[in-house]
Amino acid sequence: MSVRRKLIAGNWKMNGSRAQLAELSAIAAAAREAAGVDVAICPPFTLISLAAARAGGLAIGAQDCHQSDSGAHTGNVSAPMLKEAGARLTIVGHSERRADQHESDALVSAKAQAAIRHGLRTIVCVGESEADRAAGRAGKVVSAQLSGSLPDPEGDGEMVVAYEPIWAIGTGKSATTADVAEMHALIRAHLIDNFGDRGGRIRILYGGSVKAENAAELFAVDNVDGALVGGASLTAEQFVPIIQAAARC
Ligand SMILES: O=C(CO)COP(=O)(O)O
Repeated sequence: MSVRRKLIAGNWKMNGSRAQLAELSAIAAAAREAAGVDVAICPPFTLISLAAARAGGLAIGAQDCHQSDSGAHTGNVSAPMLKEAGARLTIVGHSERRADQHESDALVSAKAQAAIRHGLRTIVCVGESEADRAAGRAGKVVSAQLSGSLPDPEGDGEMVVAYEPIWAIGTGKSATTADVAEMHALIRAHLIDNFGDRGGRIRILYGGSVKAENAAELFAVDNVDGALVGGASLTAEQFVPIIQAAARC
């Protein structure tokens, strides 16, 4: 039994609507039953306060935050704004933002630092592309992302790392347990080297085509402390069995 509680976080990406918030009550009920598991849902910004109002103990989070608290940054949302809306966590550095918004490691680190400073649980994402893996440089790429993207974890908010191989996201092609074990061990070693004992307590999530069918085998892998779930977090029917699999670990 790991010293680290499992964390199951749903990333709705640019999906969801007011109507879809109806899914939250069954997800929250499953979260209350899963005593040893932390459960969160990260809907789009527009739904955060509505989701928080009906979360029933479920943690609601964002998918990004700006590195500044306020200012002339049209279209952006800051960590204090997220908190005021009812968010308790945020994702930063998702590969879709690194690609679509050209986010660098340094920017991701600054965003993570801002979120942690404001007491948000902060999930920092890393992961290699298919070409990186084919060329045998997956470990190198992820190590460089960790070195560049992780902030000083001191602060009121908890830092969490999510390993999401880009080729496994939304493809139905999850990484093998052997690949996950190897990469999570590498990430753990990096965390201990950089943050000492504290690095042993930082949770490492796996993300990329996690579903009811593969959740239990992924959660049994050393240093897999939960999951960041995309498509399968959109409905209670698909998300609840993942929460239940984590509770059985
Ligand atoms: O990107 C992801 C979560 O952040 C994973 O998405 P899928 O679970 O849809 O593959």
